[in-house]
Amino acid sequence: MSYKIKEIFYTLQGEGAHAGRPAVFCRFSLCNLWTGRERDRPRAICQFCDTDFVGTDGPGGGKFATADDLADAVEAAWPVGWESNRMVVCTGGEPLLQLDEAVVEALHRRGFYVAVETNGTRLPPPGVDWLCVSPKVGAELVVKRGDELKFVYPQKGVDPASFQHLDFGTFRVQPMDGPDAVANTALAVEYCLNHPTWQLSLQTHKYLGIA
Ligand SMILES: C[S@@+](CC[C@H](N)C(=O)[O-])C[C@H]1O[C@@H](n2cnc3c(N)ncnc32)[C@H](O)[C@@H]1O
Ligand SMILES: Nc1nc2[nH]cc(C(=O)O)c2c(=O)[nH]1
Ligand code: SF4
Ligand SMILES: [Mg+2]
Repeated sequence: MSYKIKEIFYTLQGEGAHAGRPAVFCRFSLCNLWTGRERDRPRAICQFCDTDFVGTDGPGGGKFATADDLADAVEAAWPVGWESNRMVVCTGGEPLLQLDEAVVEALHRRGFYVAVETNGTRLPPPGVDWLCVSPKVGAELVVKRGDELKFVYPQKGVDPASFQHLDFGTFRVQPMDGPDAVANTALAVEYCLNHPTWQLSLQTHKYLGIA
């Protein structure tokens, strides 16, 4: 088995509690809620995805035979000479279809704080340092604890408050990007003002025009 990676790139974490922090993004190919093909989007469980995660052809992408090979590629994207504050965000696609304990350990050996962005339908391997779960309406949520719950808002028929009882350190709503992004942002602001246990997560990289 090899790890299929769409792209590896260095940027600022744009979203959530770590927004603004430099990080290497490791985008895993494949998702269990959408094939990634536009013609399949209307039939997908998750129809609002803003990401191309198909294949292994992005910058720094490829098939990595071992956990150490993948961790070496992540390390190579971190600026030379900076040993501290290393952070990697494992995302996708759905990273938990492929991310295993061997990769987490290989990243730790290279000094990385390992963050994961997941749809919450697969349990994470041990050792993940920051788990951000973004539940999708129509997909069973199996991950009921973590560091951050980030709900893309609005999603039909589901009040974010229905997740409030779960064991997460922080709860955020993130406006759904797409044709209704402006209206969705206003709705998300209103939601936070009316439910003060919720914070706003903006996709700041999109405002900044960075990756
Ligand atoms: C592309 S997903 C990859 C990780 C994982 N599959 C997931 O859904 O959490 C990364 C983050 O982007 C969010 N996202 C995807 N499409 C979005 C959109 N149209 N507007 C706002 N956030 C979006 C997801 O909910 C998730 O928090
Ligand atoms: N800058 C930046 N921050 C991000 N946070 C989560 C992202 C993702 O696609 O998972 C993402 C992304 O694609 N770019
Ligand atoms: S679960 Fe994540 S990667 Fe998969 S289609 Fe939805 S937003 Fe995109
Ligand atoms: Mg993204």
